[in-house]
Amino acid sequence: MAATLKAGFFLQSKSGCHSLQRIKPFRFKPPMATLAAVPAVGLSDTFSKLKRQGKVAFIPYITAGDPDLSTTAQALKVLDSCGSDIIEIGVPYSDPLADGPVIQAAATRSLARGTNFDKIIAMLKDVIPQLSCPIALFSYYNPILKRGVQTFMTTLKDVGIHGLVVPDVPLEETEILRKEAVNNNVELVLLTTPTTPIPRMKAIVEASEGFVYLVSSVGVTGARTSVSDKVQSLLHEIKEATSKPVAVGFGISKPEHVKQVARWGADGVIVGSAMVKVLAEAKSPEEGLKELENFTKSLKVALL
Ligand SMILES: O=P(O)(O)OC[C@@H](O)[C@@H](O)c1c[nH]c2ccccc12
Repeated sequence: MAATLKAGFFLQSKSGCHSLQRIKPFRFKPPMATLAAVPAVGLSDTFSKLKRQGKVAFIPYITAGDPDLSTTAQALKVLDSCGSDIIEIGVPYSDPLADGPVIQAAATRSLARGTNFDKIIAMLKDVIPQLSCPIALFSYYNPILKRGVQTFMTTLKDVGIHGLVVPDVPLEETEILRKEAVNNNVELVLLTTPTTPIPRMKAIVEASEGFVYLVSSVGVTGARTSVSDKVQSLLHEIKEATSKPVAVGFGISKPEHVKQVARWGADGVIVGSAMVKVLAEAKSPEEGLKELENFTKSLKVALL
């Protein structure tokens, strides 16, 4: 079952967006590639841009293929048009050790429907040109190894994915991934947790690209009632060690949480399970997309 995310793993995502005033009512019209897209910039550039504007990045996570890949494609467009700064999209995996029940169940449903890496990539190839915010792919290491790190990274580059988060590779074993990521202009985001010793945290932030992912609490992904106070001091420690942007994730599921984490000085907030749940519990994909839109707007407003 879900094991605890240990110190030393890493993760990622990125952005570029619009203000709420510019959010238009969502219509279920599949846009053509021509309709969108100021091409997205990378993760770190997105954070730099937001910093200049005094803004905190909003980074939603969804699992690819739940309820199906065409809804995922629509969801990416909804999230983008509602002002997401970076979108983290998860490759479903059969043994998601760092995930709690909501994301585990989403991955299981997605795999049962036949989602695989090639289909996700084909979907992203079509959708990414229509988005204005950057995409960070989330994948456990096994699917990457299966394809070969080099091939995997080249594929990411070819479809325009800007970042990568791999939660189950300890820092010491990231060398090949990092090398191939750099070769392909993909920013590899590393994670630090509340149990990461300070010297190790320093090594992680040094190696992390795009931003540093601060895991807010020990355990697995999933909504929690509150965000641990400890995040404030962890943010402080990380900020003493680096000038790289820091985004906080794990357990953030409400506008109050988002506001709190921003007040503590985070450069970004990541919301996963709560997003996945909205899509999973809706009566139909259309309703799920509508609710996703409303939920995203409510979180985004909390950051203004
Ligand atoms: O689901 P939460 O608690 O909101 O946490 C973010 C998260 O979903 C996303 O970043 C993520 C999904 N699976 C993970 C596994 C490890 C680290 C991070 C993740």
